[in-house]
Parts: sequence; structure tokens; C-alpha cells
Amino acid sequence: MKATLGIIGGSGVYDLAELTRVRELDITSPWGMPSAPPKEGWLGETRVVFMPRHGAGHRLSPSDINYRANIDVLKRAGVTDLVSLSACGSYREDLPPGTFVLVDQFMDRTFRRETSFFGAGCVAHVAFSDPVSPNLVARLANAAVEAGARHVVGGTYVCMEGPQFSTRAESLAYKAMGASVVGMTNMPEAKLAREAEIAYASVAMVTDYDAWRPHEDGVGVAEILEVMRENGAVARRLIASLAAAFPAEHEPCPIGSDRALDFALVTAPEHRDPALLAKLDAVAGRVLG
Ligand SMILES: CSC[C@H]1O[C@H](OP(=O)(O)O)[C@H](O)[C@@H]1O
Ligand SMILES: Nc1ncnc2[nH]cnc12
Repeated sequence: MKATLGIIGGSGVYDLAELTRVRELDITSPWGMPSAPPKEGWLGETRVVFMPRHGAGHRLSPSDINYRANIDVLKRAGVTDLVSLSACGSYREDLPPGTFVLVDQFMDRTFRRETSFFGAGCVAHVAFSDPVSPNLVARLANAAVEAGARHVVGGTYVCMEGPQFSTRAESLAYKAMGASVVGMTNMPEAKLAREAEIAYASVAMVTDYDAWRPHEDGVGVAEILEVMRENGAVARRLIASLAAAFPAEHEPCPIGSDRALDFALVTAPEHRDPALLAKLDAVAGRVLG
């Protein structure tokens, strides 16, 4: 299978100026409107499909993003490997603003989002103990070195609903729970990518220390925007390095992200809802035939 690298740009990353031969893809989704039409382009020999998570001009708040439509459209566009770029707050002194955390775990504290493509009429339970693709993380780590990005491999991203930032009590609680960073968008995005059999990894780019530190003002968006601009420039270099060394053929994921549906469907074929099956044509087409 040919590899296509998907990039979801978060706060501060609304396009990838380095893409060549760019064209907007006209893809509709049975799951509704994606944040923006996906853009196809090339970085060297690597086909890239880019989507700004919050839409043009940062129109959508984290709770209003149609994560299902975004992932479905990226699947239809042929994305095999997906990298999320996200701003985040830090819970560790050793992860100061400017650090890129290649997260390997998530905690989901969201409560106002559609979290699955599956449900009544076609129930599926995908494995999610290891939510990111180790291959992609290894490639991102190499790219981070080349791009001169301060980075760490591994970390736990807690996803809060937002859009307000955490209270100090919440911030201290997430830190005590073992979270490394906090953001508002990687859930359910990572879950949906797994259901769609797309290998996923997230670059969590620290912009602030959230609200847990004593004697410090809480987090404010003005400071975040400033750091975000600097992080965004480094992120673009990182993606260019990642693409430069990206394989032409999709590498099978060692933890099976790209075959997540092999044993996941539990609804008996005769009890499946044809209307839902029709909507699953892209996401689950490989196993539904
Ligand atoms: C503008 S700061 C808060 C905002 O930034 C992060 O978004 P993204 O993950 O898309 O970079 C965070 O999750 C909030 O949505
Ligand atoms: N402190 C924070 N909390 C939640 N999302 C964020 N995005 C950037 N900084 C954040």
C-alpha cells in the first residue's frame, strides 16, 4: 500500500506553506462537515494531506470540531499515517515551553464529543492500550533531532473538554494522576484514527505550565499564542524532515494500528444496520468488504 502522510495542524498551524503541487480535495463525508477541505500536496516524494483542525481562521472550538468527519475524510484521501500537531500545557518542570512531547499515552476527560464511528447496528471494540504508532514516533524523534527541536519521547496527554483552561485544583489533580501534558483535542481524534486503521502519533508542543505551579499567574492565551508561533516554525521544519525520510510504501504498524478492525466487530452480520454499514464504507471498508 502506498504511504500517504496526513498532518492535522492544531492551534497556530493552519497551513503547510512548504507543500508543493497543492490542491484542495473535494471529498464529502457521511459523518458531516470536516473542519476544512483537506489539501493534498507533496514534500519531496511524499504525498501529504493536510487538515487544519480548528478550520480556516481557527473557527472551531475543541468541542465543536467534527472529529469523525475529519478522520473519515483523511481516510478517504488515502492517509495511512497521521501526525497530529497540538499545543499543550505542561505538568513537569523538565518539559518547559518549547518542548515537543512525542506522547505515548492519553487520558480522556472529554464528555461532549462523539467518540466512535461504531454503535447501534455495528458495535466494535478496538484495542487501544498502545494508542500511538511506534514507527511514527521513531520517525518523528529522528525528524526532531534533524529539525533541532527540543523533544522528549514518551509522555501522557490528558485531554480536557475546555474551552476554559483548568482550575488550579484540576491542574494539580491531572499532574497527580501522572499526566505530562494537557490539551483539548487529541481525544477522540486518536481513538477515531485507530478505528479507521490509520497509524497515529501526536506531537504535543508545550506552550505553558498550565495552572499547577505555585505563585504563578494562571495560564493565559496571550502568552500561549506567542510561544505557539515559535513552536509552529519548528513544527514545520520537523514535518519537512519527517517527510524527507518517509517511506513510499506504508510500513506495517508493529502494534497493528493499521489492522485494528481484524477482530473488533462484534455485531453478528445478520444484525448489522445497513445504513450504518454504508457510512462505514471508508473507515471499515477493508473488513466489511
Ligand atoms: C489556543 S490555546 C488552546 C487550544 O490549543 C490547543 O489546540 P490544538 O490541540 O488544536 O493545538 C488546545 O487543545 C486548545 O484547543
Ligand atoms: N494549559 C493548557 N490547557 C489546555 N490546553 C492547552 N493548550 C495549550 N495550553 C493548554
